[in-house]
Amino acid sequence: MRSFVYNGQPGRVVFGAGALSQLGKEIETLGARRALVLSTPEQRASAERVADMLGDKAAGVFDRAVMHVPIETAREARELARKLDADCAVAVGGGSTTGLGKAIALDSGLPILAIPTTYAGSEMTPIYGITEAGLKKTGRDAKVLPRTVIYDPELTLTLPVGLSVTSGINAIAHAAEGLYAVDANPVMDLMAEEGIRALGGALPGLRADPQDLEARSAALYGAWLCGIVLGNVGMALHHKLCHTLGGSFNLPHAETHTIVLPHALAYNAKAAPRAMERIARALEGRSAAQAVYELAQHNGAPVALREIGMKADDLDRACAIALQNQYPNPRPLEAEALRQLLQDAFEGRRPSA
Ligand SMILES: NC(=O)C1=CN([C@@H]2O[C@H](COP(=O)(O)OP(=O)(O)OC[C@H]3O[C@@H](n4cnc5c(N)ncnc54)[C@H](O)[C@@H]3O)[C@@H](O)[C@H]2O)C=CC1
Ligand SMILES: O=C(O)/C=C\C(=O)CC(=O)O
Repeated sequence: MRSFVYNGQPGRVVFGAGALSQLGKEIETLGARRALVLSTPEQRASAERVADMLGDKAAGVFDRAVMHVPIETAREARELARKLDADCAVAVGGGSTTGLGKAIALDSGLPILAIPTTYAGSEMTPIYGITEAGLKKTGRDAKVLPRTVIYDPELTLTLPVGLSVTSGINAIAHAAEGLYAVDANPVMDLMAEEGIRALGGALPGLRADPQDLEARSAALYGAWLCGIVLGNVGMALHHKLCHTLGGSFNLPHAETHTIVLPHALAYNAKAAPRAMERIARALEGRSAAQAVYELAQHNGAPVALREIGMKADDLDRACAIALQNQYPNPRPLEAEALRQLLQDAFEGRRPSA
């Protein structure tokens, strides 16, 4: 048996179709009096529904969450929470909304009750990200880990199919890199493989029928497990590349993960054979890289960075940024091979086995 350190994260999870009905009880369990409800502008109706359910425990709604948490938005939301004397933030939405809740918690220590509606996994992590002057800074702080998470697959029925597939592969990326993380451990390995299996099985089903509650439940279950992995062990080359492409070239988060993952896995394949075996087994494919590529391609997701706005002229600069402040990775970062990886991802080439 290998040696390892396992550091579990606290948190309460309520999972199941219709679980949102437990909100009142969960707010009481949290001991909150006045909750500020957060959402994106697009999910204002969901936030209002949640505020109605909270009744006199709703302090107000802030509906301006956007991707990557601009510091100005974080300041506005923090100020509103103070003004309304909120003692809790309820985040209903994807990673952007949970991220805004984390920015409030980082400043004030307010507990977060998260109600995730995508598969990004932020609700399971103590990782926060805030963007200031065009630079996204991330960090870890136990204060920002949501205290309670309500996973209700019914809330994901409206998630557009395209985003469902790419968000699901974003979750798979957390688990895949968790399997070869520098601080990997056997408990996370089990969750990672099971999370990948659940998502790999669910995505074709929910693409065929976005209202299929069984498939939606399986996808959210997989996302939960993959989020736990992200929150517990360190990420590697794939996440570094996606942070570079999202942060410096403004590429969309879930789509970027979807396109880059097969190429990052191909890059690391020889250096992490046992992780690759587990990913391939979970996806019932011959190789991890090809199985992820096919999962994306067969389910209508983009496979080329040029399809989502990347410019060929920026590939050299992306490569140079990705080589700075490297994350630990099973295979050392070699400039020429990394540049080739980016070219392959740019063109959407099928990775080698
Ligand atoms: N700190 C962490 O641990 C993590 C942070 N993130 C961050 O989260 C952000 C990306 O989050 P995502 O969830 O990918 O996207 P998102 O939260 O930006 O959502 C994308 C769009 O989909 C809409 N949407 C979400 N759920 C919906 C639903 N059920 N029905 C209809 N529309 C829905 C949103 O309102 C938004 O317009 C990035 O900024 C990323 O860095 C992502 C993963 C982990
Ligand atoms: O950038 C952040 O906000 C923190 C982590 C992630 O986005 C994880 C990811 O790259 O999916």
